[in-house]
Amino acid sequence: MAVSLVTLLVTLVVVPLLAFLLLSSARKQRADGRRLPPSPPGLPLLGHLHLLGRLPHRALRSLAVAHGPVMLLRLGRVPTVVAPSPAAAEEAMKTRDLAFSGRPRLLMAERLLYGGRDVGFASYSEQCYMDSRVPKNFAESTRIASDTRTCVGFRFPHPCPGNTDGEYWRQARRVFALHLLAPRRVASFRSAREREVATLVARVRHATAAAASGGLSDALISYSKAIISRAAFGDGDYGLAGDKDGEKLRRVLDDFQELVMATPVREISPWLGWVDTLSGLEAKTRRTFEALDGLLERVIADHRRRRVCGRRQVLAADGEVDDHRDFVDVLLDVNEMDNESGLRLDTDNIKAIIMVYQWAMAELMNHPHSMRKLQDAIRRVTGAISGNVTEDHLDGMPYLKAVISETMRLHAPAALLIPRETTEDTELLGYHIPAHTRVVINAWAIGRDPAAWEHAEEFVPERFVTGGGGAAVDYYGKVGQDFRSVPFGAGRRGCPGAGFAAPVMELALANMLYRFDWAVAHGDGRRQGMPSVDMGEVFGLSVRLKAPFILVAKPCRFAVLTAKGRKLTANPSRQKSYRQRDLCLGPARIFAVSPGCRSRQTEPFAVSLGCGSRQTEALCCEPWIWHTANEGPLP
Ligand code: HEM
Repeated sequence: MAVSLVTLLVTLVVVPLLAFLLLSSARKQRADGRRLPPSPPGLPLLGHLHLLGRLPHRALRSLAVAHGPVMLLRLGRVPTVVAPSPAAAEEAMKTRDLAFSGRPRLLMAERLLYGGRDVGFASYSEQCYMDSRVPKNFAESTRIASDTRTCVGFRFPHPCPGNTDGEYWRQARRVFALHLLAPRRVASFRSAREREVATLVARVRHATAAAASGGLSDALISYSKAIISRAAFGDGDYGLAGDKDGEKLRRVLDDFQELVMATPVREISPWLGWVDTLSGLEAKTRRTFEALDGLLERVIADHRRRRVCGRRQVLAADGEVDDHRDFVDVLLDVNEMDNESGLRLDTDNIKAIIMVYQWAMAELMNHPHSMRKLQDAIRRVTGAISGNVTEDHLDGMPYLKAVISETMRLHAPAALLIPRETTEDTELLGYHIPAHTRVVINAWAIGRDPAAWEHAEEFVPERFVTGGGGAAVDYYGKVGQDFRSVPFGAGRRGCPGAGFAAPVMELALANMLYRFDWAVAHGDGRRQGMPSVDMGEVFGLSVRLKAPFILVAKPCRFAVLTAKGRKLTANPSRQKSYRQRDLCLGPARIFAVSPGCRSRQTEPFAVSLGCGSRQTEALCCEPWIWHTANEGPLP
């Protein structure tokens, strides 16, 4: 009895105490006399994992308030430095970019992404596979991922000749930048984007007509997925076997997103690896890998078949021949490498775009003044004749860009970016950071740093518009220059897809606000005085809204105002179908009023006739005449 009591005492008190003291002394430890960043007390085995809670980006910010602008944490076995301020981010991603440009080996990423063969997770400085092992199936991918002697690198687009010091990543990144995401190629997907946004509008209209107000989220997912998969895979209608409405694929993609950043117990303590089998993580990982692998196989086989049959060529707007190739075509051109490509399904990018859209809508619903200002701007620039916002209109909408920039400042979709790893001994804000330390950049906290932003917690898009209504700060173009907001990261590992994502996000938001007015569906029991949309969060690879909000779309009615006696010139053939009225009614929202009503403006402009309601009231100013369509926006 006495022995077991002593054993118990030693187990419960002395061991944790010793471990605690060890960890505390590790805090003060100096590496070669150099100063390590401060670190809070941790626990044996877990280190500081338990401090992260369910919303790590918030927990890390609170820890930073207590421990300073750089912290050293131990997440399980992994030493991790956290950079929560613009100054730390700038030093890590600009001044010492090279030293901070590694990516850690993440077990799940390696297993799901063909041994980690993806640009985003590629090692920067490690060797490529010496034995050219390319996993052919899940079992092999798992074996390679867990072989700690193998340095998991890449051999795309050329087989790696040996120790090439990040050669794979460099090559793959070059292909991304030059061939896949170059401005010319992004522009070549314009018609696909505009086609998809028209489908999105039609789906939302249909959902509204059918009083199915919850369809927005589904429609948005289809929209982003369609654009990215059109660009990546072309026009083929790819899906999983027996999955007519795409539901199965959606679930697999969700699982993929959740799994790729999961930390299996095996990664923290290899001897507890069996817990992953018992918890079902193992089986889920296998299922997800196999489903996506099968899909990719089909896509690549299809493209190879098409290449044999000859390539389609179309004439681009500038008169040059556009070969209309998608990402797979380009990759196959760069290297005839079929399923050994570094191609990934880009589910994280799809999600990021949707997240920005949803956060923007949530913020706009909670800030009706900004919503109205943005709608006015969009409708003024687009007018009633176009029927749709096209990419030509976007340049004239600085406030739209400002709203998206402000949304990403407050809600960086990848709140902690993609983890990095130091490639050599280095420094951060005067602290020593040893080689192979994991680096977490808290983009969420940086965007809300009160030292960098006035009213940092508030949604104020105006801060991104220069000169009182002039041009918007060229935010996407500034990636890597302004470290007060870093939703796309920066430096050599920064996101090369910002230019691709920008028109996708802008076009969707602009069209949704042009064509519809929005209201939050009631009945959710929210008390008066509370924001319309609950901004609670759930953490994942991207931070999303905790409570999905349901919006009701009310299609807008437009009238076109022309100077008295003048005919509409924009679309004369349609003139006959408009009912011409000479009405003067009460106040309505009028766009382009200045100099508008009083001056003799001859250009038609859009007026919303009380979106969604029949009590149409519109201000009629002499000498204007109403031309109204009976319903819906003018074609
Ligand atoms: C709103 C949309 C998007 C957001 C917020 C976003 C964000 C990010 C972030 C935070 C990183 C890590 C940056 C770093 O470590 O400094 C990243 C990397 C990356 N992104 Fe994006 N991204 C988006 C869309 C896209 C799109 C549409 C593509 C491609 C079609 C793309 C391709 C990539 C690639 C290839 C990397 C890895 C770069 C490397 O490690 O060298 N992203 N993205």
